[in-house]
Amino acid sequence: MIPLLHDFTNETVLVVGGGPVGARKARRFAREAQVLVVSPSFADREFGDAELIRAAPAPEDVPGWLERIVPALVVAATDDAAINDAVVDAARERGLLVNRADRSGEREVGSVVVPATVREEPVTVAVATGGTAPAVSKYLRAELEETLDGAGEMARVCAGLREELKTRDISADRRREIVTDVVNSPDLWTALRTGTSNCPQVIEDVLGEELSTGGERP
Ligand SMILES: C[C@@]1(CC(=O)O)c2cc3[nH]c(cc4nc(cc5[nH]c(cc(n2)[C@H]1CCC(=O)O)[C@@](C)(CC(=O)O)[C@@H]5CCC(=O)O)C(CC(=O)O)=C4CCC(=O)O)c(CCC(=O)O)c3CC(=O)O
Ligand SMILES: NC(=O)C1=CN([C@@H]2O[C@H](COP(=O)(O)OP(=O)(O)OC[C@H]3O[C@@H](n4cnc5c(N)ncnc54)[C@H](O)[C@@H]3O)[C@@H](O)[C@H]2O)C=CC1
Repeated sequence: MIPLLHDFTNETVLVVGGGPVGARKARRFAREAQVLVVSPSFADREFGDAELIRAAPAPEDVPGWLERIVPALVVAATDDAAINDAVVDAARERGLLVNRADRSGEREVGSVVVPATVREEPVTVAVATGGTAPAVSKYLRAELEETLDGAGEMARVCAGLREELKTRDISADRRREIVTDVVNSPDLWTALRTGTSNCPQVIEDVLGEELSTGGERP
């Protein structure tokens, strides 16, 4: 399986099944997509901004739901394997992405797995075990939360620095060297993590140094 990041802005995600798993998937996708959850009952959980539709489609009704809603992705999260089968088949037929929550191990060809995710905007790390051991994904996600501390700020530093350097008379090679040095500086990571420095300040410092040394490397 190949990990990809998919932008769901202005897209619809249909979640079939309103249990704790359906709620988790709804929350996840509602960060970005318009989410509809179809289920005869809903768990007492947070569903994000998702729209909840009370209905219990039979397997033969599922194609009609996909026809009307035209989602980019469908999540099969019911506790009824026959419904989940119907969701997978109908989505396949229409060429839609489909995530099946009640299967692990051997995956169907073309399936989509939802990874465990750590976010330090704009940095995202996703962990998956090829659909085999979600508890391991969850464990690693918790471990990675610490590692990623400061990564969002570092990404803003590097992006800002790159933009600034592009406006100056500096070669692309030198630009790359400067950004690489910045991202490899343990002191800078510590400063960003502890809040003793911040993005604008670092950019100012690096540019000041660059101008005063005229680009000479120490
Ligand atoms: C294949 C996959 C399909 C999919 O849903 O995309 C799938 C399937 C199944 N999960 C099951 C169980 C659990 N799932 C979790 C948690 C998460 N599950 C997620 C993803 C995935 N789960 C996909 C594979 C991802 C990968 O490749 O690693 C995470 C990462 C993302 C998310 O869902 O948001 C999220 C962690 C979020 C976080 O970081 O916190 C926990 C832990 C807990 O709940 O505490 C348990 C209990 C422990 C255990 O059993 O492992 C069962 C058995 C059900 C049963 O036996 O009844 C099945 C079905 C089966 O195995 O048949
Ligand atoms: N992917 C994951 O992380 C996990 C997956 N699972 C699997 O996912 C399934 C769902 O998990 P839970 O949410 O805990 O189950 P649950 O049994 O609490 O919820 C299932 C939901 O599906 C709804 N439903 C039943 N028939 C329906 C129909 N015809 N149309 C629409 N909705 C219907 C029910 O009303 C209920 O809201 C489980 O059967 C289990 O196999 C379980 C734990 C974690």
